Amino acid sequence: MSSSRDTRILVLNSGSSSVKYQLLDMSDSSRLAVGLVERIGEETSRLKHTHVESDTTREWSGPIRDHEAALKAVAEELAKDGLGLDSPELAAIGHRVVHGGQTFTAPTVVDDAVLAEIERLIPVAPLHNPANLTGIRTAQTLRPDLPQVAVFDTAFHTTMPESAARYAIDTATADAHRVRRYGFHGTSHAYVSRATAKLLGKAPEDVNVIVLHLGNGASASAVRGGRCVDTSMGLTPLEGLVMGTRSGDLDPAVIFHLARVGGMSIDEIDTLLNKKSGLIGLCGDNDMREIRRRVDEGDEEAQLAFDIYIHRLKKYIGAYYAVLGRVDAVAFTAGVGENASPVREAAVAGLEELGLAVDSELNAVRSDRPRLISPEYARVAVAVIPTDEELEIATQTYALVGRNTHQ
Ligand SMILES: Nc1ncnc2c1ncn2[C@@H]1O[C@H](COP(=O)(O)OP(=O)(O)O)[C@@H](O)[C@H]1O
Ligand SMILES: CC(=O)OP(=O)(O)O
Ligand SMILES: [Mg+2]
Repeated sequence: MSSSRDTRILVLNSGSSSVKYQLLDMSDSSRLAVGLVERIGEETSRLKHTHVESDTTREWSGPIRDHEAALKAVAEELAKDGLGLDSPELAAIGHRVVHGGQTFTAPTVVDDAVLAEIERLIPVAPLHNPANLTGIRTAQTLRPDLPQVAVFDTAFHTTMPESAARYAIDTATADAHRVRRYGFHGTSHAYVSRATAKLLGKAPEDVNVIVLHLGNGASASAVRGGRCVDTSMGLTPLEGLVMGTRSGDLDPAVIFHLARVGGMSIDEIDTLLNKKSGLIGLCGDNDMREIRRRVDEGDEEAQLAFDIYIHRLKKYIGAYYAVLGRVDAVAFTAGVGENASPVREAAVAGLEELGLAVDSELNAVRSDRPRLISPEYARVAVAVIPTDEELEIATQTYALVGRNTHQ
């Protein structure tokens, strides 16, 4: 493993209640340490840290108050392995930032103006941007001399045509409040669409891919020749697919109805749609493993939640098929997409006329490698592509700062 000077990048992926992190050596893109802090703000927060070279994992549980405390705990774990943030080999810290609006179309070195813009966008990413900001500010206090690079979920989607990005509402009102479709999970959609082309042995410019990023948050995208032409999330990460706790698409009049007839406040409806809807709202569970277990036991509530999830997914596959005209591959990724074979099978079932099919033996294989699950005869490839947002963030961060430090 190489350890030449300043080739290391620390990546922080701060979610609403978690921080995923990786320390990578970009001379060979190898991982030095990986970890996760979960349930931040609860009494039973959990930290899991792995030092790759020695293959040792430490786990710790107890209260971690907020994202600042979480990041400090991560810094301590890294220091125990001789990989502390004071290391001269660290070239930069790369941060996932969920909402970059229309301002940020590429990775950006953070300064005060960038921080102010990320803060201004909090109302359109209330679950995510505050955590991303705390991550950046804490990293700045730990290493004020290092470049902090923001890599935006929205950046990959800025190529969407206006016909896909605009809502059909009054243009002046939309422009005044910057109401348009931005899309999210872009780092994953970019990485997975490229990895799909690679699996097919083709250049990204030559393939059209439908990417289905199915994690706790979930989104679909239509990628033509390496550029995003449509995606299911909109102004905020609420639109589109059924998610763990978010409703995805609904008639906007549901909101007026709940306010006028149901007597709910806007904040209550916001919480309802973002945190108490989707799978958890439909059946009380947001983890697909638990839902499948219940379905296998004949639980009707879990079965209906699963069916609604699949129905929505199938509608987006059909919609993006029509948007793209020609589809070379459908790629499943993220926690559900990579692991839940029944979701993949059900989403593609009945789409043989579109050239889509899943081979049940290939679909049952468990692996952390990119793979095809469609039968040989199928016209459209169906693939499972493990996403790697952290590697993609590290690559983009290193490309930006490496240019300055390695001339
Ligand atoms: N073996 C599995 N089978 C089915 N679903 C799984 C499995 N492992 C993880 N998941 C699903 O993946 C989700 C988390 O996905 P992930 O991409 O890590 O989400 P996020 O980044 O939004 O936290 C879990 O909520 C769970 O539903
Ligand atoms: C944007 C978004 O939904 O992110 P996550 O899936 O990490 O919640
Ligand atoms: Mg995720």
